[in-house]
Amino acid sequence: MNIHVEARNVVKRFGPTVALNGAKIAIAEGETHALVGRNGAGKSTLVSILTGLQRPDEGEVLFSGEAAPALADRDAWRQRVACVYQKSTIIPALTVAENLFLNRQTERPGPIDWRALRARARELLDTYEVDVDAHVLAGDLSVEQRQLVEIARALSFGARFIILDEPTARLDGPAIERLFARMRSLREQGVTMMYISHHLDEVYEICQSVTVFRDARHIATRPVADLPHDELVAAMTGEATAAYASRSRTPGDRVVLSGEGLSLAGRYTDIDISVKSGEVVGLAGSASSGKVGLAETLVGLRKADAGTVTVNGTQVRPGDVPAAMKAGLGFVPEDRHHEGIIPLLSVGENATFPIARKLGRYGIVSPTRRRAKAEQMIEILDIKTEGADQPVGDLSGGNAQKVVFARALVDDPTVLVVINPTAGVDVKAKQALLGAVEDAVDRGAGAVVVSDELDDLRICDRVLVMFHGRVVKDVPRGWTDHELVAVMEGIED
Ligand SMILES: Nc1ncnc2c1ncn2[C@@H]1O[C@H](COP(=O)(O)OP(=O)(O)OP(=O)(O)O)[C@@H](O)[C@H]1O
Repeated sequence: MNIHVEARNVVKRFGPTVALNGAKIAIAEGETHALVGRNGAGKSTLVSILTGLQRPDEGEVLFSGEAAPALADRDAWRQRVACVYQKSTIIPALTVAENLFLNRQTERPGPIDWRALRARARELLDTYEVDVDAHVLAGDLSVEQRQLVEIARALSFGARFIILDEPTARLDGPAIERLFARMRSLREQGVTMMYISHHLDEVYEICQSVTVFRDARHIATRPVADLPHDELVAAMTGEATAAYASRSRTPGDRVVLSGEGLSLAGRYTDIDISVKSGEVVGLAGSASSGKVGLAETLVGLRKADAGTVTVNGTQVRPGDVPAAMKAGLGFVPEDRHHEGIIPLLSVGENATFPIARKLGRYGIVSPTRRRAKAEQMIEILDIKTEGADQPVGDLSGGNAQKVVFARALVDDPTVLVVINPTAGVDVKAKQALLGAVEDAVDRGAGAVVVSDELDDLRICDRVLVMFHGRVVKDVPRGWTDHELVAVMEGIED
């Protein structure tokens, strides 16, 4: 068995944090190898080292037995390895063709020949069977199309090793299946892949081997067939972890959130929704169902063309997030990079943002009280950080998501709207976050959970399934995966 990619005894420190502590990985040629571990275990740090973006403090990286290129030699790195990140590296304001040939627009020095560039882009997309128009702006692509363009771009540099870092976090079920079909075909062509995901079922479906990191160290590497699910979770967490048991409850009578007659062109039509105190309502459906657009309207991130939203008895001005928050709303947006956290501000500042007004008299925030509240949230949600003063930008992806969650919960909201709340979050942390939603609901809040994950929807008292912008079914608790997926895909009458 030839080892295609290897990292040996890697140490990487960030100030007082040891992100990798003698970690290692060895990936055989042509295999799809999973890297799993809890949030903050060091996975992304290893990716940055394997792609030549960061230099390890100690240890070495080898490609097919040869030492990795110098950090400055970007072209040499690009020929060896490429990474499809959860967050796009594609530039939205450029066309697909421009993105594909960024920094290599011409083969010879001189002005750019745009026609030739577009022709080369079309050829490249055809070669890798990517059904995307080279002329369109990359910003107009779906997440799925964007990933395909990134994979094509990676292969076009000659890389035979691709890292996929949580690629399914923002894809719906059918898109995930299409990605897997493509990964299988790349594997048949001999491409080696490293696959990072918090969805362990995907690891079993698409990977042949798995490496587990815990607390910056290598814990195990095994063929997936030899490592049962519970042992894998135990290797990640260091202990046996039972599946999450959702709680039963009886919703109250008071409606805390309602949307009436809501329509938004191209998104959803004529929606009525009402959530009671002590109730969790799920919103499910494929990417084109309109569920995220509807939730964004409920929290004020979008304005509906028609209809009203009432939060805790107050009819909220459309598209006014602060007004909705003032009325008692807490929310977790779909994209934490856009509407969520401010990376340069500290964990404490981000987490306590909604109560900044309330914490101090006359609008002045008392740092002591803010810190106390932040520390409480760090504790409850088990956020892995050096402390409340650390910038959120330094946290691992899953821990940053927990900060967004903290911000949603910190002001004891009467209404909680969470969109894909557990995206990028590890198995155990997922349980903590779902538990935090149930705690808020037990205290009398009403919640809306919008998710592509059936596990998130299991805490719901009922799930509204949307299809092409309409609610097609109100499914009470007790559904099976198969039943819910059938309604979501519109194959149930
Ligand atoms: N630039 C940085 N500055 C300070 N600390 C950092 C930096 N980058 C990473 N870290 C720390 O290194 C540790 C490992 O983070 P890393 O992002 O590699 O984890 P991960 O396994 O990818 O987690 P996740 O599953 O949440 O994405 C974390 O404690 C993180 O806070």
